[in-house]
Amino acid sequence: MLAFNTFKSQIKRQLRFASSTSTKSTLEPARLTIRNGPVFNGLSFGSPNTVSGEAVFTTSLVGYPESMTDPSYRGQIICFTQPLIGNYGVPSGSARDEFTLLRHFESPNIQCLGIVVSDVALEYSHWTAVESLSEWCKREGVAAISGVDTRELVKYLREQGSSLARLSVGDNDLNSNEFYDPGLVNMVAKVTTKEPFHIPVKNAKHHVLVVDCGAKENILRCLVSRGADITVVPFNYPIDKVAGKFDGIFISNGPGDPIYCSETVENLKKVIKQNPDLPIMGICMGHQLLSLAAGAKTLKLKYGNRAHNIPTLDLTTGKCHITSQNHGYAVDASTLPSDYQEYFINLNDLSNEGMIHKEKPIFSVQFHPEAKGGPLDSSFLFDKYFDLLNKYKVDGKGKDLGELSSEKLAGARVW
Ligand SMILES: NC(=O)CC[C@H](N)C(=O)O
Repeated sequence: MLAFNTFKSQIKRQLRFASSTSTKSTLEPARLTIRNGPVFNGLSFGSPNTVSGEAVFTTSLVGYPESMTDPSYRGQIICFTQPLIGNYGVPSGSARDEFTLLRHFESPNIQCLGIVVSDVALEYSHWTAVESLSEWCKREGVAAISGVDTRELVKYLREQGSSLARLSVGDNDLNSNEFYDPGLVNMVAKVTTKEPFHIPVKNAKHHVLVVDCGAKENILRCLVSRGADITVVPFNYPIDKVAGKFDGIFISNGPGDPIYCSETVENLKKVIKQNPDLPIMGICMGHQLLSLAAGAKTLKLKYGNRAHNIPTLDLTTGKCHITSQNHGYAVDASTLPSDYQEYFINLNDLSNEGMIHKEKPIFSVQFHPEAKGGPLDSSFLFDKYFDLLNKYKVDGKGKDLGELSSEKLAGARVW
């Protein structure tokens, strides 16, 4: 009898859940228009404004709060292929950890322009949740459409390549032919920190200079939680003037086409020339910028790699790692100069996933070892970086950091 009652209440709960997750008919009609392509009709569950940007898709099953607050998605409309999105709600965007970093988000606000889902859960259940996905999107002015055949949309994007799109609500936008192309502007300039800041760590063994192209909070956490003080500077900060006073340089992820960050690339060239033993690591945009500084070229992928389960092969060990990814550009491995070697390759499309200097302590990866969300398989790369920091002897250590002295800087990022 007890078992039967439990079964009955489970069924009731599931039925309640199913009816709460299906899209309610009170929602306003919305439309996703692909430039020179199909139009998808659905219902709006976000803000009623019209947005335009690059339509991309991610096949990750979880992690929509992390993806949507990842600055690398700036200028993009994300289509989630996971059919039900929103069922675990949205956690607090202001909760901070012991390092003053955001506990749940990768930046304080939604960075993508809009989202596209098949079925939205208007009700949610999770112990960290403070609001629904719909409430969050409305509060942040982010457009959101549900009821879209996301398989059809992804089939189109895979065949035609990432496309410009417009997401509109009601019929305020029926005749517009305008599309915003984030590939034509310096997106990094929009998300980089405006001022340098310093995150201190108790008994820090190292002091790392982070070049912020739109760094995810968890990348910073991966550095400070391993015992490095970090000083974070804007993407175009003249790092060559101060690099010799730090134990290492780190180049973050970031949105858009790397070719717009020529200032960072030129600064990196000088840093590598002047400090040949300085450990340098880069992630995603950081990998692309370091590769450009090395003399390689980047290219735009047909539709990019956005997922949490992409197999990459470590060419130095022959081991495969499952990785978290979010990028539309890639390094053309055939253009890497002879003092570097390809480090990882993507086992789905064979694109480049990293490079490593043959002698100097420099390496970078296209995927995300900080993995938020995603699997932690490749977090050993941060440990590898710290091994390099341990071996490096800094001549300039303890020297005056000038305007980057910790007492002159904010102790946390001011967004
Ligand atoms: N996550 C990232 O750093 C992305 C890098 C770059 N904006 C790209 O799309 O390739």
